[in-house]
Amino acid sequence: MGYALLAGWLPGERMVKAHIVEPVVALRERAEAIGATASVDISGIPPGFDPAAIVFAVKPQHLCDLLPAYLRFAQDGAFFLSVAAGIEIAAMADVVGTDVPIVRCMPNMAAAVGAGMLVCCANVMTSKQQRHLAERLLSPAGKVVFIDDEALMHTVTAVSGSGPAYVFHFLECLERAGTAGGLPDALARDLVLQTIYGAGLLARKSSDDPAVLRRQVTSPNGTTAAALAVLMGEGGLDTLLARTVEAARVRSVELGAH
Ligand SMILES: NC(=O)C1=CN([C@@H]2O[C@H](COP(=O)(O)OP(=O)(O)OC[C@H]3O[C@@H](n4cnc5c(N)ncnc54)[C@H](O)[C@@H]3O)[C@@H](O)[C@H]2O)C=CC1
Ligand SMILES: O=C(O)[C@@H]1CCC=N1
Repeated sequence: MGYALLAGWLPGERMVKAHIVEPVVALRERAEAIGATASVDISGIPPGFDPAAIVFAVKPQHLCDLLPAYLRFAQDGAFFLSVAAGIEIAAMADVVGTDVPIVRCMPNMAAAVGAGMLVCCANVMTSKQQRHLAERLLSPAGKVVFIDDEALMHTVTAVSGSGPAYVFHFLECLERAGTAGGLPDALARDLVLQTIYGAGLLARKSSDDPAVLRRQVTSPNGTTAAALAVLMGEGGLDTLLARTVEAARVRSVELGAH
């Protein structure tokens, strides 16, 4: 996720000066190849480097152990921006103090192609300028929104954070169903990718509710009606997705509790 964000900052006119701390050599080289400087740990940050933001894109389990080492940058005016699932602003503030400006963001994997959904919460210490900078840093990765109620971040994570994986799985299943129906593999892949891309784009651009669009596809007594009788039947996708999102939400709460 860190690389997806970085890739949006470095090329072209938006270019910012970024230093990456990353223990894995191949990943440092990947960051350097697009114009960042990189080091294996915090001691490699160039002297005099004066960041406006410190972005944390480590596993949630590692985040709080890592924060204190970066506190000196916050004392010099930087704000912290975390994309770690589940970890609340209060948990970060417990480690570094309540006077540190912190933005918590939940991006998703589509950030890698600039089409992510990035939902942010900021604490009261975050200035208007820092919120704007967070928005500027995140917007190359997709659509950025700020919400006030941090408690919603668990459900946000379960819907848009993990959501791309649900869509990828839907894609896998539809492709498998297509090949089971006799389509060659490559054709099944093409059909499914273009259908999901096209339907997503149409739903995004249309002012109609998705239910209206669904009804427009569904001819009376036609093929879609036969299909939806299964998909929307008892124990169908609605029930399954409610359980799916709830499982992710509960796990997000658990991640935050450690
Ligand atoms: N993958 C996804 O779709 C999403 C991930 N996230 C969040 O993004 C964060 C990162 O997730 P991924 O990118 O999937 O994991 P990842 O494992 O690919 O990335 C974590 C990176 O942190 C590096 N790292 C480990 N210790 C470090 C240290 N002490 N200092 C600096 N870097 C260190 C690792 O080498 C690794 O490259 C997680 O907190 C996750 O909850 C949030 C939304 C979506
Ligand atoms: O699976 C995870 O925990 C992270 C957060 C949302 C997407 N990936």
